[in-house]
Amino acid sequence: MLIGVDIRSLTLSRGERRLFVGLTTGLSAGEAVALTGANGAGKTSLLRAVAGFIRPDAGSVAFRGADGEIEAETARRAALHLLGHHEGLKPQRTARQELGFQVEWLGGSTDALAAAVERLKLAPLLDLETRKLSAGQRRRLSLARLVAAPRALWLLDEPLAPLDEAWRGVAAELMAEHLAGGGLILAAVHDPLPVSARPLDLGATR
Ligand SMILES: Nc1ncnc2c1ncn2[C@@H]1O[C@H](COP(=O)(O)OP(=O)(O)OP(=O)(O)O)[C@@H](O)[C@H]1O
Repeated sequence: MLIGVDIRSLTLSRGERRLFVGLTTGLSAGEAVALTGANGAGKTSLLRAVAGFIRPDAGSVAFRGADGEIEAETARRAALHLLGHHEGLKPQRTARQELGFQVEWLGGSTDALAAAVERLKLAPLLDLETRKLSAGQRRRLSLARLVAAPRALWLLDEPLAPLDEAWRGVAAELMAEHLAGGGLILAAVHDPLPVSARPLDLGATR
């Protein structure tokens, strides 16, 4: 069980551009951190570095379990969800196929999948190809994966952006429940997170 993430002296570049230098921070079970900063400050890049998709120039990301450090590859494979702008949905698959595939791949149960479909009210959308879903519907499909295959660390990139007010309320409930159960949330945001969160400002556009 993942109980902490430690970001130590992290320096990150994209292309020729240095995004930040020597960033040290962390988060623990039950805690949310809200990453803020101007467009291009590096919020998405930091989430992707924690998820292991971008190699930092220097520094490290370490994952803590109750019995000590968890190997990064193991933690990334089994203990985190990354919910990003593009949702990672295959356009020609139906919502049912996509959700079923993802939940099986992530190791979720059939019961948890049914509960997630109910919670996100996805039943009327299940036979539509994901390319035909609206942005908010696509985000609900992605949120269902978080419910159906529970993982401790949620890396969320502007999680509320495409959602209307009612669905923002549901997303807020999901986040609050996740934190109450010992989950961790690192979220890139332009608007405030709907749960209590420690702010981390990556700064202005450079
Ligand atoms: N694949 C890439 N190759 C080169 N540069 C990239 C790549 N992806 C992102 N960048 C650059 O890295 C910088 C940081 O981008 P990033 O998406 O992390 O910012 P952000 O803080 O999430 O911005 P926003 O608020 O607009 O979502 C930007 O200048 C962007 O152009």
